Amino acid sequence: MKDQHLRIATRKSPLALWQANHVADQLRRQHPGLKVSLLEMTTAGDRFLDGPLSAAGGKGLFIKELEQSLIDGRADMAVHSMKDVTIDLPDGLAISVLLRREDPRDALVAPPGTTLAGLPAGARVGTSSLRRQSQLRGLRPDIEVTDLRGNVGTRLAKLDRGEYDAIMLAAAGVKRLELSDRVSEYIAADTMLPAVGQGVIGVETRRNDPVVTSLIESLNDPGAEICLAAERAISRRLYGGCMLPIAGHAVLDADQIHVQGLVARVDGSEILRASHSGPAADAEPVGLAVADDLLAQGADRILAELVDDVAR
Ligand SMILES: NCc1[nH]cc(CCC(=O)O)c1CC(=O)O
Repeated sequence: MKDQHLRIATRKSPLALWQANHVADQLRRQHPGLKVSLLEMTTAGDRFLDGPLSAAGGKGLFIKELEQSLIDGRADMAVHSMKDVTIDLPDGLAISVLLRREDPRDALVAPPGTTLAGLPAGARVGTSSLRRQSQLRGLRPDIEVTDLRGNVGTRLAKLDRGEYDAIMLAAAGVKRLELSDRVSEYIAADTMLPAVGQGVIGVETRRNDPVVTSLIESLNDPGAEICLAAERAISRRLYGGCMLPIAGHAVLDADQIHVQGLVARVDGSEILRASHSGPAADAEPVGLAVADDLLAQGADRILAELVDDVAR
């Protein structure tokens, strides 16, 4: 381990830095003497922080530059929120490690005592995620759901300035940044189905780099790996990332996996749901069954309309 140096590519947002440092700390603990440093980068997603993210176009907005640094050899691994990771990766790269999942739920961030059910009609709720927007509108057609971009700190500042009555954030990010005291309600996953990969940190590496792979493989969580195989199978079949109103969530119960999926119209007027269970060893086929069920209900029509809207 002597004189070995691992470089971790990361975005500069406080949440991204927390995640990269979390991986770095675990690596240093497991490999005393190993030198680990961060390569902090700006991605296209960080540069388009105004305006709706869906208009910035393209998938992988938050990861492409990090991946390029792996391809160029400027970094040895890139740490991502799996929610932001595309299904197809550049040739030669792989997600080689998934960390144990943090809370996968969405959280309502608002003054204490505020609940989704208790918000008054007309309340303004901010979120830029089409997945959250569509489900919110389905649950509460009488509230006003509006766009909200920026990193977690920026979004909280907009709430505090009174631009919104409540905002929605991933519980995982809020907890990692020790902001749980801002959460007024954790929304059950059955009520607001989380994004594929939400709450899971993934480490991307070069496939032909056995030294790096062997240094990090002990961080892998087999449970997260099984759940993400099922969830990402849904995205793969529906061609959707976290930019589309698609949700997918898997939970393990002993040797069984339960997988739920959802595709919705952004206005909440139509919400398709599917759920299937099976042996954990069949995680991927169970996820595909969920996607096929959604397609049979018309998911492709909803998603095609949306892609037309964005292109227009
Ligand atoms: N799209 C941004 C993003 N990507 C991952 C997380 C949260 C952390 C996670 O899901 O692991 C967030 C912020 C949010 O949705 O509030």
